[in-house]
Amino acid sequence: MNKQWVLATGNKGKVKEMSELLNSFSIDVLPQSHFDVSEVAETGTTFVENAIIKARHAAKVTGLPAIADDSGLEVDFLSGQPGIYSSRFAGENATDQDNIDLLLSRLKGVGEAQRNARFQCVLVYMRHELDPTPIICQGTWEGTITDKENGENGFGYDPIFWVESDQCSSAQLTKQRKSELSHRGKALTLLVEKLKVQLGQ
Ligand SMILES: O=P(O)(O)OP(=O)(O)OP(=O)(O)OC[C@H]1O[C@@H](n2cnc3c(O)ncnc32)[C@H](O)[C@@H]1O
Ligand SMILES: [Mg+2]
Repeated sequence: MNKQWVLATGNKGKVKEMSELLNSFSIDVLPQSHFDVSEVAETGTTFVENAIIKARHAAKVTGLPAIADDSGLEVDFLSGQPGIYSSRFAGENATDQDNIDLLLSRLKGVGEAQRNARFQCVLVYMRHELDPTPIICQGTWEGTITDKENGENGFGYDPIFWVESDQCSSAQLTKQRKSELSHRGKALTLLVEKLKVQLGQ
């Protein structure tokens, strides 16, 4: 049987974006739902802390190595909000749509030149729950916030994140193109390189 790792996220969009690259190792990287890992409170004040909290929790529950993603959207006009609170911007049980609606309302009337934003992604790999040297990789993606939603792909804030290079929203990119450009794609490429070294591949 192949070795198993746990992907410490409850977000199906992240699982889709991360599975392919991670499964290029001879290891089965399975989402935490496969092991009945519950959600854990994200009590950190940085993406790094929250990613460690999630990876540690999943490693503890499963006894397996774990990879976690903590990510979010920083909007300059809002002094970096929603940041680490991106998934709960409109409240603890907010849907992606609730968060988009709130963000658009906060930016109502704000001109294009002031709508700069970036996605941040921190990935953490822990060999076990007490791993004192987790691997930490980061990626960012610059864009602007539109005033209307466009596209059906992706998740979260993708329909309102304008990608200048491709003249479309992030939700109008294919999965492959989003991975080439995105915060998560960049962090994942770095992580895979480091894991290859660690695994001697
Ligand atoms: O904590 P887990 O279980 O991984 O799932 P989550 O959705 O709660 O994930 P985060 O706590 O890291 O919150 C990140 C939020 O930032 C947003 N986000 C992150 N990456 C994104 C992307 O590629 N496209 C659109 N929105 C994204 C989206 O709203 C996410 O819910
Ligand atoms: Mg979360």
